[in-house]
Amino acid sequence: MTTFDYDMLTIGVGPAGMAVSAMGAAMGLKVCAIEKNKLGGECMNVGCIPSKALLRMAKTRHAVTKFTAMDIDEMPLPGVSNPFPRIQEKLDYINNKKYAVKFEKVDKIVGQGGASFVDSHTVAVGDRKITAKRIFICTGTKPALPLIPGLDGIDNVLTNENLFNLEKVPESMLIVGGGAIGSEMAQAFSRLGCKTMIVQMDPHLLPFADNFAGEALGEVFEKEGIEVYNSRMISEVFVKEGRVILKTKEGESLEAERILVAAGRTPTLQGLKLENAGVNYSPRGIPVNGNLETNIKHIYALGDCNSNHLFSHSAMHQGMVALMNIMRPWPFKKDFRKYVVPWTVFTEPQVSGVGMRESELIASGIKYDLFETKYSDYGAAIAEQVTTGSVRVLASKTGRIYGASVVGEGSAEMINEWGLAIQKKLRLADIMMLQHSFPSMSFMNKTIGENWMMRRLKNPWLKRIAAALMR
Ligand SMILES: Cc1cc2nc3c(=O)[nH]c(=O)nc-3n(C[C@H](O)[C@H](O)[C@H](O)COP(=O)(O)OP(=O)(O)OC[C@H]3O[C@@H](n4cnc5c(N)ncnc54)[C@H](O)[C@@H]3O)c2cc1C
Ligand SMILES: NC(=O)c1ccc[n+]([C@@H]2O[C@H](COP(=O)([O-])OP(=O)(O)OC[C@H]3O[C@@H](n4cnc5c(N)ncnc54)[C@H](O)[C@@H]3O)[C@@H](O)[C@H]2O)c1
Repeated sequence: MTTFDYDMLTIGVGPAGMAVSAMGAAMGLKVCAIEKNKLGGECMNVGCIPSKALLRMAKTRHAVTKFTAMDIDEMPLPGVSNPFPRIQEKLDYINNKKYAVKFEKVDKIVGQGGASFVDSHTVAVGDRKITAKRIFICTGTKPALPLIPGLDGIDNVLTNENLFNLEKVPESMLIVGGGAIGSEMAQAFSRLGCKTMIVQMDPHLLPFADNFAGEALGEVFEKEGIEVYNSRMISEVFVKEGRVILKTKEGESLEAERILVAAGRTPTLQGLKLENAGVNYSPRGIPVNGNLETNIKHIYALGDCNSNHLFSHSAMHQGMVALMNIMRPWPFKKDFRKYVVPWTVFTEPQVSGVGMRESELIASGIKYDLFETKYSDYGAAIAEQVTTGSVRVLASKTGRIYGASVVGEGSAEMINEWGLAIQKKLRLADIMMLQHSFPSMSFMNKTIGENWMMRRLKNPWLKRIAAALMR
């Protein structure tokens, strides 16, 4: 029998690599994890965590603008010093004090260069060669730089990779892209005193969300002074007298101190020498089956590098599903694509979604009813002065839930209930019959269930039966 150095080896230690190697080690397997940069990957070092830290700082400063409406004495907007060293301090603390402990049982090779395949069971890093029975590719993505004339001639273009190491908040910033990164960072920087302008080719912010959600966020941005240029073709960018100039085919000429590109992602596959292992790939990533196996059965591709859903929670979930499927006999294996993927963009208001969008239902010819409840109609939201947004659910007449979007305070928490409902095939009646703690924002989820019931009761037959029973 062939023997290997390790039971499993992970290339890349972001959320996918962390989940699969920590779980593998906890199960008693001998695990090696290779990371060319820092433990935690994009999410921890240049993604979710620093962006949320910055958003929280920005939200705290912005809260001052709401004082008078809350009958708290008016206060001038506080100045902003350099927020980035504190963010880096927190990241170091989490990496050294929290993650290092989590991975005690994993043999880690960090910061010694990128790993590459020698053959399908052997990986090289530095001058070492390591063999493993199973190999998990978890190499994530990097920012895609669109083919905009002049962009490659600008020296200090910002992306998420250098954004959280700035020496100061710029006075102004152009942002190419109105997706998740562009929107979150536009609001964070704007609230920290930077004039921000988003230019994107899509017709509304957050193009992956239901139209109404992106449009609602656009209205909030407009009120906060963030300029949004939708449906634009950028014709060129260049630097003149130290300022970045961006021109659009539609005729705008915009200028700022810095430019941030947040225009999608490209899988990180270069240097892996996938050919040596016979693993198929394309510029879109590494294709996988429902068990997250590549075309080479003992090599897996997890997280962003397979381009299925670019979220940390998906990456971690895929790590868990891949390991569980290895242990499960065939009839009990679970296809990772069957799990629903709730998501949230952490602007204020938060924008969240799960399941099918309205445009997808229309394209698939599925008949649906729309149920909506607005924050501005809910007493607790009015009292707490968080009246922007709504809960919208798309469901069949019988209450089968197809999709949900929540724009508003607390939507990141509220959306998980809809995710569970869709995954477990619950109906609106089930949501209605769950007592929701009051006055939580998720109480509005229950209101949607009640709206569905009220609409059902408009059916003349049901109305007559109900009336007869009540008399
Ligand atoms: C600004 C920003 C904000 C975000 N916010 C959120 C959010 O709020 N919520 C959310 O769910 N998602 C968010 N994301 C997305 C999230 O960061 C990714 O979905 C997640 O990090 C993907 O995890 P992963 O493990 O697949 O890859 P990554 O986190 O990208 O990790 C891959 C790792 O592999 C390493 N690597 C690559 N090649 C090699 C090699 N050859 N050898 C060794 N190591 C290698 C890399 O150095 C990296 O550390 C955000 C992303 C950005 C950019
Ligand atoms: N809160 C979260 O969950 C969160 C936060 C940030 C990032 N992410 C993940 O990171 C991924 C990447 O985010 P992103 O914001 O870079 O991409 P995105 O796919 O969300 O949005 C891309 C944006 O770039 C624009 N664009 C592309 N090419 C352009 C061009 N040539 N000119 C003008 N505009 C152009 C598009 O119109 C769109 O607005 C997302 O898929 C998301 O899953 C998640």
